[in-house]
Amino acid sequence: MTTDQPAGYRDPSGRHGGLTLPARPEPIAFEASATALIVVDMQNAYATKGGYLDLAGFDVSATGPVIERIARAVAAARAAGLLVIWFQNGWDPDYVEAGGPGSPNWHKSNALKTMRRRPEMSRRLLSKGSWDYALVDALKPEPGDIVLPKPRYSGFYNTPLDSMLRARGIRTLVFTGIATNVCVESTLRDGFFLEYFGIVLADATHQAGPPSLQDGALLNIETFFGWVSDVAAFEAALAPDEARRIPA
Ligand SMILES: NC(=O)N/C=C\C(=O)O
Repeated sequence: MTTDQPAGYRDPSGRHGGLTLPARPEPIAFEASATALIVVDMQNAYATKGGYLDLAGFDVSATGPVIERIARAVAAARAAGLLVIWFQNGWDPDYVEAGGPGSPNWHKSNALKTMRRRPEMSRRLLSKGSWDYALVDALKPEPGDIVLPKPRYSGFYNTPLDSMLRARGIRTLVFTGIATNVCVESTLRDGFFLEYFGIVLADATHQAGPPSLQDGALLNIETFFGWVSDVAAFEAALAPDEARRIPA
């Protein structure tokens, strides 16, 4: 369900835009030209059997439908002229960018821990240029999209994301990708502190860990940091006027 508003419309809560996306905890207005679709870390590491998460013991068996729904969200975004930004998480093959024992990342990253446990995996997990680091075959950036490497969970940390968004007048970030409870939530939270409106398309995301982490992350986001919607609602909100018109 979609509602058109006059151009430049600001709803009473100050949210921006002439399009309305049904969402929890309430519908959110957005402007296509001021919105970016963010695809978080859809790399073999996170979405393919044999990748880092799988090797570290996380269940990636349900990522196939998530990939398909991300492809739909990307197609809808491109058709409506939204900026599409792809993140790739990882480091140089010597893991200098990962930080050494002086970094909490060295202690908490399950990829680094897996490689310390299994030295034969070294230089293979999340290292730039590796199969693990590559985006899954089914999702391909196109000219006009932005592809950004990131060295930590948040896409705002040590990347040019904020300046790229500000330069383009982007105010609303629509999130898809893996993992909901780690890099998606971290990036959405940092965006919140920088005054971006964050929306998660829940069925185009997947958690790292048990399903309770997906539920917890989404509930946390809708309660404190942003809005939660889905791909069908996003497609409908962006559909051209004729497609939205109900036949008489
Ligand atoms: N992309 C992510 O959410 N990553 C989660 C865990 C990790 O990178 O170790």
